[in-house]
Amino acid sequence: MITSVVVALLLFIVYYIISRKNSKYLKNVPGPKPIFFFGNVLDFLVLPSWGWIGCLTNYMDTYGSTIIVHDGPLSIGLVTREAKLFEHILSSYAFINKDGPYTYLQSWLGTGLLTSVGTKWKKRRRMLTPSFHFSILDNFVEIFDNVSNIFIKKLEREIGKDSVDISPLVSLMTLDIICEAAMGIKINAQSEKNSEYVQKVKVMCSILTERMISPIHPILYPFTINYFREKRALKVLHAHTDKIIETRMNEQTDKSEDDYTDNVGKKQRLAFLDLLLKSTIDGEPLSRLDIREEVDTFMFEGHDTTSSAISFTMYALSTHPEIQEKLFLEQTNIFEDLRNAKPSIPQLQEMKYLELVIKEALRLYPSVPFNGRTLTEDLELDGVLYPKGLNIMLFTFAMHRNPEYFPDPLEFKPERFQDSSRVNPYVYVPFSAGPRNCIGQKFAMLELKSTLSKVIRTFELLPASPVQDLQLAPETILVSKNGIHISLKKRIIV
Ligand code: HEM
Repeated sequence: MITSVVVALLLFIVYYIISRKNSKYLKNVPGPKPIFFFGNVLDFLVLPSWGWIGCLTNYMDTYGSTIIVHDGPLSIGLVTREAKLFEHILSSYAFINKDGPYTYLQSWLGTGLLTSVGTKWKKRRRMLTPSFHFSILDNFVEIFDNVSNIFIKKLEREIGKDSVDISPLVSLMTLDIICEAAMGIKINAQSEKNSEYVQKVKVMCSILTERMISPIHPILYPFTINYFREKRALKVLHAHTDKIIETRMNEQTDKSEDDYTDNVGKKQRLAFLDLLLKSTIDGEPLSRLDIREEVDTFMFEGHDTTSSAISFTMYALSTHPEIQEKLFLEQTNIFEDLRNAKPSIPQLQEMKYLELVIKEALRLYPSVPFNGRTLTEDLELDGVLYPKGLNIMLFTFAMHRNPEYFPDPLEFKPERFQDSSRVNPYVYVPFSAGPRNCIGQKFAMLELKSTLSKVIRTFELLPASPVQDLQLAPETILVSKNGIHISLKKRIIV
């Protein structure tokens, strides 16, 4: 009893101090009125996750484009859809730190590129940047092609149905792609339903999502069932990556540079893992743990993001037959054999209209709907002092639908990206911007173009019957809680 009273008193004192500090600094920033202790959390708790975007958008329409939300008894966050704040934060090396939900990723990804901060992040970023050069990405186009052939076969089985949820099929395809690109091995997620590794990747992603939207304070996490599920999943995931690293290390010590050329003089494909094994930081090779952090980071960051982008692009196309026809025409201008073509990098770069379509899909449905930052120093902007330690949510989803920046924001118009000089790089931010932007964006664009090119050459995409209204939810990535349904018709090629 006495302990409970002491704990409650301590909590109250901390609450009081934090509230005083926040009200001193942020008193001029508007936002919904918090309820004692619960802040604004109750507004979210009564809603399913697909109601949250609407709730935040309502707040912003009511109070302003930059607002304070009390997301718990002791914590507040700034949420913004204002270009000025986006630019100020994303362009600066002073504001590259992340906290909050990013810490949930560390049990799996350690402090790899996505989650690291300070000097470690800078050194890793410098080391990894060359791995995403076009000359290296050439290694991966064959993977995109081979893996998407299986995907197409799976879709062919769905032809003629009124409604198909494409998101699980796309997700298995992108998992196959990233696994082969990152680790150099095939996990056959699309064909082997019972792969333990695939199942555990899915378990981890769902636990991360649940933690992000859970009202339970992180301190209490070790007392939840998910904590134990996570432990079991991580055992499998880490053992899998460790084993592959070990095998690749042993193979590499037996190989010379020439061994990477096969007997017809063609260079063998290198995975990101092979590049990491050859990399050094300050003249020292990376440890196994360092390598595992980065391989696991690519696995996490490189599969759900591309899956969301491909699925939403297909959905948007299903309701825009005229845009599909323009896309198909572009394909006929690039390829003679539309059925069997294997796109090369130059051919993928020729797909200019497809690029506009993908950009527009990523505007309306950004795979990463929020970008988080934690201020490591005070920031003063337009007379407001944002204090050190403040968590800031750059609300990309709302920014991309702000009519001030994108007229008729709900219309799907790829042509708005025709003149790239008119697009502000801090307003259109699907891959974030500035020093901490997405390192994998060129890889992602090539993957999206390669797979979507094949889809367009094989099918006509139609709306599902009945037509589906998406239930968009900002989980670790943007998802639709009721799936992403379309209908498929075989494309007649004359
Ligand atoms: C359509 C696909 C993709 C989208 C929309 C996307 C978007 C993003 C965004 C918005 C960020 C910043 C996240 C933040 O600061 O919280 C990011 C970071 C990152 N992305 Fe991507 N991404 C995509 C695909 C990929 C792929 C395929 C890879 C790897 C092969 C990748 C690797 C990374 C990494 C490692 C980071 C952390 C970079 C750093 O902090 O320096 N991403 N991505």
